[in-house]
Amino acid sequence: MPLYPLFADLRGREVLVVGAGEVATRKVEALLHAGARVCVCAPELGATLARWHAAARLEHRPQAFDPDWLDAFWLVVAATDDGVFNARLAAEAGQRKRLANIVDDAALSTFQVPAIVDRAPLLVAISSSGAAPMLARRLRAQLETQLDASWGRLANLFARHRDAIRQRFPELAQRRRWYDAIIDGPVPALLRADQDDAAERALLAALDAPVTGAGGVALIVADGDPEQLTLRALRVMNQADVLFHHDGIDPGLLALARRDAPREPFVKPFLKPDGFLVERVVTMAGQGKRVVVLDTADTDASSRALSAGLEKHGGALELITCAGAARFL
Ligand SMILES: C[C@@]1(CC(=O)O)c2cc3[nH]c(cc4nc(cc5[nH]c(cc(n2)[C@H]1CCC(=O)O)[C@@](C)(CC(=O)O)[C@@H]5CCC(=O)O)C(CC(=O)O)=C4CCC(=O)O)c(CCC(=O)O)c3CC(=O)O
Ligand SMILES: NC(=O)C1=CN([C@@H]2O[C@H](COP(=O)(O)OP(=O)(O)OC[C@H]3O[C@@H](n4cnc5c(N)ncnc54)[C@H](O)[C@@H]3O)[C@@H](O)[C@H]2O)C=CC1
Repeated sequence: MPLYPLFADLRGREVLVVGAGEVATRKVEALLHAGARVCVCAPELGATLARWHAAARLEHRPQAFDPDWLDAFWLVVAATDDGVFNARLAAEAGQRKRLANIVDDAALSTFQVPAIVDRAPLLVAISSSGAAPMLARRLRAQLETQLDASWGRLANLFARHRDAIRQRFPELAQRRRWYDAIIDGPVPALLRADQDDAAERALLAALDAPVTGAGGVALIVADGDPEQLTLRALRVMNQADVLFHHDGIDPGLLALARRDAPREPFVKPFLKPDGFLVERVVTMAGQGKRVVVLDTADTDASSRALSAGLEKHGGALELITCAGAARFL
């Protein structure tokens, strides 16, 4: 079941939860945490929900659910233990084009709730599309241990200086490279060590430093198996401004590259020294772009052609080298 992931801003927005048991309580807790105005419809509230109600954190409607209510809500959660009722609620919500989460039926749900790692403002949401919620939960627990609180502080640091960063690097490609350098540099480690002031100073110093880093070309030799990619190749693929790839490259491998990088397929023999595409690759690199060429195994001719093309530009281009499955010019 393919789902479209989205992050909804529910602050001050009305959400109806029908049912007041254990599962409803979990959903209400997350909704309140997101600032939603929650209304719970159920004959009686469980202990936790009753406490929140007493603290005026939610509205309680003990009367029977009325479909006409739906017009006043952005989202609805059917969290009763009555499957027939939940299915009816799904139908009523659908008629009114309200998104509905049906806790006992993924197929009837027009939205599902993911497992969340909350490092606000950074959020990781994990979904198994209803196939195995426990797996989403397990993966969440794993990520909880890997992503410490400094990730959220790094996101806040970037947010605080975002305007200055934009002004300093008006070009998106430049900006992306600068962010990459910061993420790979000392700033995250300083944050992890709770040296937030030093981290901020390091970021500001990097903002003042002269602009470096011309474009570059990376030639990655991949034999079709995404498992063979080196970490270096993966990183470079995710820094690409543009991606030239042999027609025969495994689509699974291409999917690992930066999503926004335009893809340009080619067929052999493409990389002749004076060939049109070599010219394009080299020219783009000369314009400051990071160009990644993904080729299948036999690429001696390709690397010679690219080297020759790059030489013509007086060696002004950054060359990256890497062992293993990735070979960079
Ligand atoms: C479709 C979905 C609808 C929805 O959005 O609610 C749904 C449906 C169902 N869950 C069921 C069971 C359990 N779900 C959990 C836990 C979570 N379930 C969540 C989401 C979702 N659950 C949505 C799909 C999300 C996805 O696939 O990724 C999480 C991620 C988020 C959240 O709810 O906040 C949260 C983990 C939060 C965390 O810990 O991080 C546990 C464990 C526990 O409760 O401790 C169990 C008991 C174990 C078991 O029975 O498997 C059953 C069978 C009920 C039965 O048999 O009676 C159904 C119905 C069905 O599958 O038919
Ligand atoms: N999506 C998820 O993450 C999970 C879903 N489930 C499913 O969620 C459902 C609910 O589970 P629990 O909260 O543990 O059940 P529960 O028995 O604790 O709570 C059920 C609640 O629904 C209310 N209710 C029943 N009929 C109602 C109606 N017509 N109108 C208003 N309220 C009504 C009851 O008063 C009670 O508050 C179960 O069907 C279970 O299979 C279970 C575990 C996880």
